[in-house]
Amino acid sequence: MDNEDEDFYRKLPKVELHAHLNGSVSGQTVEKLIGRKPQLNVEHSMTAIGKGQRRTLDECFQVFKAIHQLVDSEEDILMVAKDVIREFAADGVRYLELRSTPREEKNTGLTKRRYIETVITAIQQCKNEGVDIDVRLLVAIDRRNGTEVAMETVKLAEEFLVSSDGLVLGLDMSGDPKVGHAKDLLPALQRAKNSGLKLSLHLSEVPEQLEESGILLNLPPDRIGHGTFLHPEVGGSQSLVDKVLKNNIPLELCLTSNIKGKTVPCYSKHHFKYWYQLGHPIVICTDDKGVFCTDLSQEYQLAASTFGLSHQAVWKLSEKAIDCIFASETVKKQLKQKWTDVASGIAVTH
Ligand SMILES: CC(C)=CCNc1ncnc2c1ncn2[C@@H]1O[C@H](COP(=O)(O)O)[C@@H](O)[C@H]1O
Repeated sequence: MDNEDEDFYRKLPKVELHAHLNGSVSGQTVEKLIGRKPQLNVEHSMTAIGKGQRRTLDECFQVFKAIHQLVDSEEDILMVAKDVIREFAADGVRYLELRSTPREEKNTGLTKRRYIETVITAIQQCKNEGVDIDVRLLVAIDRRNGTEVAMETVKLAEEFLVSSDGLVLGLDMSGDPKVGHAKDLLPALQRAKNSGLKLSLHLSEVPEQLEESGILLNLPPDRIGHGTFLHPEVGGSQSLVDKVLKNNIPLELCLTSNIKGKTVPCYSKHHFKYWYQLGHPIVICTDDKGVFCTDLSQEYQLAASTFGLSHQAVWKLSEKAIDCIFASETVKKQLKQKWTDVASGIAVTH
């Protein structure tokens, strides 16, 4: 990327809708965490997948185990969440929906409720410090943990939906796609939907999920994470695609994550192309910017260089992402105004 190009992508106002908190921890923050817990013997190579490296999904999920060991107290979560928010802001992200799985840690006394409260405190502190970014939270269900935990998580999320002054907006379903079946989580997801929580579901991240995706799309979710294997060209089906189109469900697309996790063979084969050509709502996201050593500016630039998008087309893409956020119409309006204000300062006509 030349300097001028880099400047454009950095200044481009961006919306990030698919960022797992503990996957977004940067190298610098990991350094601080390792300093706090040297006895764990965690090394940098265990928390990130560097340039040119690729791992299987199983290996990728091992990385989260190492990070979770490092982040196990309120103090850690507060630091991690504030660092992640500041880094996204420095990358030009103006609206961020973070997602995170509430964890209980017996040895530090951390509870799931305190976990969520601490992330909310981090969001509020960043706001009070004037960090230029609007941050919201999606409470995540790890599919590994089954029916009961999912229901418990939904109940907790419902409480925060009411009490967090609009900061908690919805629910994410994520975790190793090869573990568990989303059928078991349906009652919890249905309940979440009925109580007004927005749903972003990881769907068809691996090829073997045709049946599961069909069931989940009947809910329907408000957004789809990845959706890598939905379309017929990669073993999905037209009926899955039709469900997505009929309900106009936006897709959160994470290019580098899919390449490094080996679910997509190379950037040019990324399903971005399929959905972009259909004119369907898609949002470029990072997934786990720390683990995959990327940022949102870089992801936009990669999509543009791979698929031949002009600056004007990139601008349109980032602006259209505003329509996919879970916050209110008023917030959307404010963001659109922000985009208009920034447009006059950078070389783009639209
Ligand atoms: C391994 C790989 C290729 C990752 C990219 N795709 C992903 N697919 C499903 N769940 C994920 C992914 N990345 C992160 N997560 C979820 O986010 C968690 C980490 O963030 P947190 O603790 O919820 O704050 C992981 O334990 C996992 O449950």
